[in-house]
Amino acid sequence: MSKTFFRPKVSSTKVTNWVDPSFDGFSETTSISAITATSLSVNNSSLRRKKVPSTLESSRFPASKGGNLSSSKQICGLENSKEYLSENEPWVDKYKPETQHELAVHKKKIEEVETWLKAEVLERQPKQGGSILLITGPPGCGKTTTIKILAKEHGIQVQEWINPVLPEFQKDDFKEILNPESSFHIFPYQSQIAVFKEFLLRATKYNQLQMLGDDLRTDKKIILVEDLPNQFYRDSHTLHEVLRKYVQIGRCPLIFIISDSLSGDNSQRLLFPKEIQEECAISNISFNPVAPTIMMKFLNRIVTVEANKNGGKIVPDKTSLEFLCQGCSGDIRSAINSLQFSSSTGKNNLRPRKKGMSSLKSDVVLSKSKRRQKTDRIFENQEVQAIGGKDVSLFLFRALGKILYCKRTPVTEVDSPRLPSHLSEYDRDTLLVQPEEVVEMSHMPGELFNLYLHQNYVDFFTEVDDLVRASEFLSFADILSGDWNTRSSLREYSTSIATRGVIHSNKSRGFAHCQGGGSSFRPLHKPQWFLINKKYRENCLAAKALFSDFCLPALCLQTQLLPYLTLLTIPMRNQAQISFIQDIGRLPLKRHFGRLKMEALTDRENGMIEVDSGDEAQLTGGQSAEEALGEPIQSAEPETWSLPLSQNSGNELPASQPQPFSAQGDVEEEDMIIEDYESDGT
Ligand SMILES: Nc1ncnc2c1ncn2[C@@H]1O[C@H](COP(=O)(O)OP(=O)(O)OP(=O)(O)O)[C@@H](O)[C@H]1O
Repeated sequence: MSKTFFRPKVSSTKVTNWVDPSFDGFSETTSISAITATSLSVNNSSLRRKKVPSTLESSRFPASKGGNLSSSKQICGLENSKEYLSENEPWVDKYKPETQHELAVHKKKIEEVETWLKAEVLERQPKQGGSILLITGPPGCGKTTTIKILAKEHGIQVQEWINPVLPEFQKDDFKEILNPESSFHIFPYQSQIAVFKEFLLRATKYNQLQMLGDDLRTDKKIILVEDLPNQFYRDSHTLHEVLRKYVQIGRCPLIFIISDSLSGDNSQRLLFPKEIQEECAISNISFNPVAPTIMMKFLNRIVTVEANKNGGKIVPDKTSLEFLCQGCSGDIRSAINSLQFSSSTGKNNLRPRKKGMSSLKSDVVLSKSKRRQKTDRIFENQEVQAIGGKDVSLFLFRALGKILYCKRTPVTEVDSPRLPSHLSEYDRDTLLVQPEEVVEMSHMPGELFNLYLHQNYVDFFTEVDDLVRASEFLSFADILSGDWNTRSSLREYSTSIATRGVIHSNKSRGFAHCQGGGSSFRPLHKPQWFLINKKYRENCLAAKALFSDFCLPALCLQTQLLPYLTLLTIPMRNQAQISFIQDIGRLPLKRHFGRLKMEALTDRENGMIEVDSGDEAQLTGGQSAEEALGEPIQSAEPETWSLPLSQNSGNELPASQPQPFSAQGDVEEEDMIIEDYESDGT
């Protein structure tokens, strides 16, 4: 691709071409140079993309005052540039779908979106408020394309928000603003959020400008927001306010498209938490990555067309395409780009190479017998795509499933000899996955992954002896990551021991042939460790603050002194002490005490650590130095302490944490009475 291709596409001449020229005679000479970047935010980006040729044309051949010669040159240049473009046009644009049948998206998803559009746009009641749809899914799975195509098919206008590039504030601007003689007293800058709000207001009130190729016979329209102002990521409450207001005053449906991220920043949860979704009745449609079979179909189509066109030019073979489909994580945009790139280099270099191997060697490996190829596929995760291979990522839900269901493939004597008979109890079929890679692909710290494993492994065992062995492995893993001195170097071993330990202990899943019966779906849950650890830390601080007179470390207070005081029914000084001692100073034998409602882990969630809760510090060994040494911390006055979590109503827990069943209720039922008495001031 030449440099011209990447030239900035926003030019004044180009802007004039977006709009249907009302005065044809003036169109060549008139240039709207005053159109600001802000006004670019209200337009149709697909049209903008379509107009790339005109950008190039106009930048190469500036409009002259209409001589014949120059205009014929212009036409000639136009054709050249068209040819140039069709050759170099990105294939994602060249082969972009035009109808819903050409979409590489599952039919059900298309139907879901279509049903929503019908209900909220086409059959919309006049006084219906602003309805909101949130579309989520991995990048490049066709979310935007689906909306645009369906909108086109149903004659719905799409008014799209694009983050404006606001002009920079210059030093001299202050002088202008502060100058009393200046007629321009209004502060000329607006925050992105203000511009966004204004856009929403205008877009919902007025029809859009007619662009070239637009059919404005319809007054049905949607507002599409894919690119939210950055400020909302820092302050999501502002967005929530905007949403609340929009639901009341909006006159047309508003669609947000948010791409899933596997790197841990969960924008969807931050920007559209469940409470807001419920409050504003936001519908949510979640797209899946493009399935390899569907992807393969579309890539094949492109390859066939390109091969016919270029007759003889090297095109990737079937195996290379399969690798490409595997390596692009369901991102059709990335797959098509990789295909184009590999074809343009003239080499068939889509094939993967093994980590640490030359691609030559990997080709040799791949060309071996069919059986060998099958085994290679088993370890597909170890391979790296030569071109365009994305980081293969797994959602936590799937990563845990891979460990807990631990699929295997039968091993024959030829592949690997069986263990001798005295070791036969350790004999297993070959695993389909490498546990360490699964953890790596989940983009989670090993310790956090271990926590999720610990929470969920029990349901996958059928023999209690196996369970005992698995829990021993988890304990070993815990010890390895427990000591801050050696943690960093032993972290990876800890994950290996936990994952492989759980897998190996489970004899009922040790062979490919005996996995069928136990592989029915089991829900997965989030670890309760965070809640329990949080409660423990709060209890430590509260104990130290409430019973500072005893000058004992928190552990000693909670495990020795307070249970002792409870038994003695010693009179306490104040209500806080009484409540605290009631809560932690005894182990009630009530049936449901302390059982926590478990929160299900959904298939699109990342393992999140509550940043402000200090869980991260705790997870990484986070006892403070004072706590570790058993020094009492006099960090707060008893009065300023709120009661520990177990004594609060469960409502104050973050939504992502399990909620305790009414522990308080149990406390109230308890027949123990601790007397209160007036302090004599000591
Ligand atoms: N059959 C197809 N189905 C869907 N998209 C296709 C197809 N063929 C080519 N494409 C191209 O793939 C790209 C898909 O990108 P799209 O913007 O729709 O994805 P997205 O899910 O919205 O991702 P992102 O959130 O990263 O923008 C588009 O450029 C589209 O033209």
